[in-house]
Amino acid sequence: MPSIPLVAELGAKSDEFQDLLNKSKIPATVAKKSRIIMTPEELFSEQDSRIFVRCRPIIPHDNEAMGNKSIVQKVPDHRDLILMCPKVSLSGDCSIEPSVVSLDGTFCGAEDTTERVYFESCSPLVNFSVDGATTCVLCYGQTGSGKTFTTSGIFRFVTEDLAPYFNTHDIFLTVVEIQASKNVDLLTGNEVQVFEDVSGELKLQGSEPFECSSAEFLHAAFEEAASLRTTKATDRNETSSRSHMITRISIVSKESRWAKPGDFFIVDLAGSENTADSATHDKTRQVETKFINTSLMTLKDCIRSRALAGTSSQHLHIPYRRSPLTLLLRDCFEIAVRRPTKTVMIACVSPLLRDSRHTINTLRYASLLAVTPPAKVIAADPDDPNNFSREQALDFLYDISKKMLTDPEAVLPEGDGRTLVHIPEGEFIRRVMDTHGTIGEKKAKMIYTSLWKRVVDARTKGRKVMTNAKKLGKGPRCAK
Ligand SMILES: Nc1ncnc2c1ncn2[C@@H]1O[C@H](COP(=O)(O)OP(=O)(O)OP(=O)(O)O)[C@@H](O)[C@H]1O
Repeated sequence: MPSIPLVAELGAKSDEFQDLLNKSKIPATVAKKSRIIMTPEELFSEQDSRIFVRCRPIIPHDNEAMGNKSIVQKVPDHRDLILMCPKVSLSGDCSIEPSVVSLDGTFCGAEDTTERVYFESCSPLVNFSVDGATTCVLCYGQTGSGKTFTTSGIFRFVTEDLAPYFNTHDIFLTVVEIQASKNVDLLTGNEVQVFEDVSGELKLQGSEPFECSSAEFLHAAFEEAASLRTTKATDRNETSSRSHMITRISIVSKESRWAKPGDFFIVDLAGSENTADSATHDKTRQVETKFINTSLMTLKDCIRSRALAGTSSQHLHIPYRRSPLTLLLRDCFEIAVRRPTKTVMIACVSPLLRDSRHTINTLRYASLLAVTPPAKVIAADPDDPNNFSREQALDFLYDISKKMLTDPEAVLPEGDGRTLVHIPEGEFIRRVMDTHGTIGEKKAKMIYTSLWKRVVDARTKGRKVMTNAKKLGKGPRCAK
């Protein structure tokens, strides 16, 4: 990644640089280095993560001449970005040096609409999620660079593509805002705690997934939630989002109701601001900025460790438990996951010369994802009660009760192993005692303990399998 002049130099020579930039052309030798765009089908055939850049057009709020050229350019129908980088020589001469930044796709200006961004970067993710994968679109970038504009547009196209599935699938929406002080479910207003339960399942306590009966309903619910998000004016954006917004669409097949749902995450990250941007903010705002930058740093650490873990034989810790943001997205960072994962990072950047530093930092951050190898899918453990079919779960109950539970369906009236594991202890004991007169509280508790022993054993075994997969640095390729 090229280095660029200091902020003071950029400011002092801004007119000279802009003049040079407006006159500059992409040299044929540089243009030749940019590779042809990939088709949506090619995107995820060999890699699970893809990285794109979207450079917004100049907008009136920028107070810039609308005809000014952008520092981010591309060769039409080519994927790599051409960065028109400002340079100052030791003798003080200014120049614009074009360089190629390797990416999976570049979108520039008003001509590259959100529809195009969606189609060329993340449209295949919808079908992956319908088939049970975890997919994620993350928008990262400087405040005012177009993250909210892009995520809300993408959400609209995802909803349209999901429309045919409302007959065959139950579709749920969860929208969580992660703020400095708390996490809030934007659909219910409840405070949300994010944690992993003893079985290793991710929990969003306080959050209520919202069942949506149609694409229109899904879109309206998202719009309503997004309108409640915390925004404040910053120097760079009148309505800057001062929180991360994680939208999860869970897609559950109606035919196999108890199969694990597919999840489509759309993440609008809070805008990164540097110290200069927030210098005029009050103390609360500075705390907020610190929180945002720290959580973005954790996200960066997770992305970096994930990339390194995939290419080295060393065991690397991926610190996703350090922040609710990364904990919620943990499947995207695990080197070995239980179901296929696909991630798209859209780095949003500004076209302005004065934002060159931010733009380079955003590109550096985003390019960490570019080396990510495919995650390895760990086959579901057949001994883990979480993975039992309904029949297996009923037989299991009968066995662990030493054949005392003659009517296991009374304890598990519907659902499979996963449902069984998630019956709270008090409820489990009540169901056993109410339906089996011969079983007292002590015995009912023993049955519950036996059930959980199997869950904990499976979890310990699962951890060992994951650690070995990471150590080996090889394993089965992602199926989808
Ligand atoms: N591709 C685009 N085309 C036209 N206008 C855009 C585009 N991208 C962003 N904008 C405009 O730029 C402004 C800032 O965009 P947006 O609020 O999406 O930025 P952001 O990155 O989410 O900022 P923050 O991090 O501060 O929330 C908005 O007025 C938005 O309409």
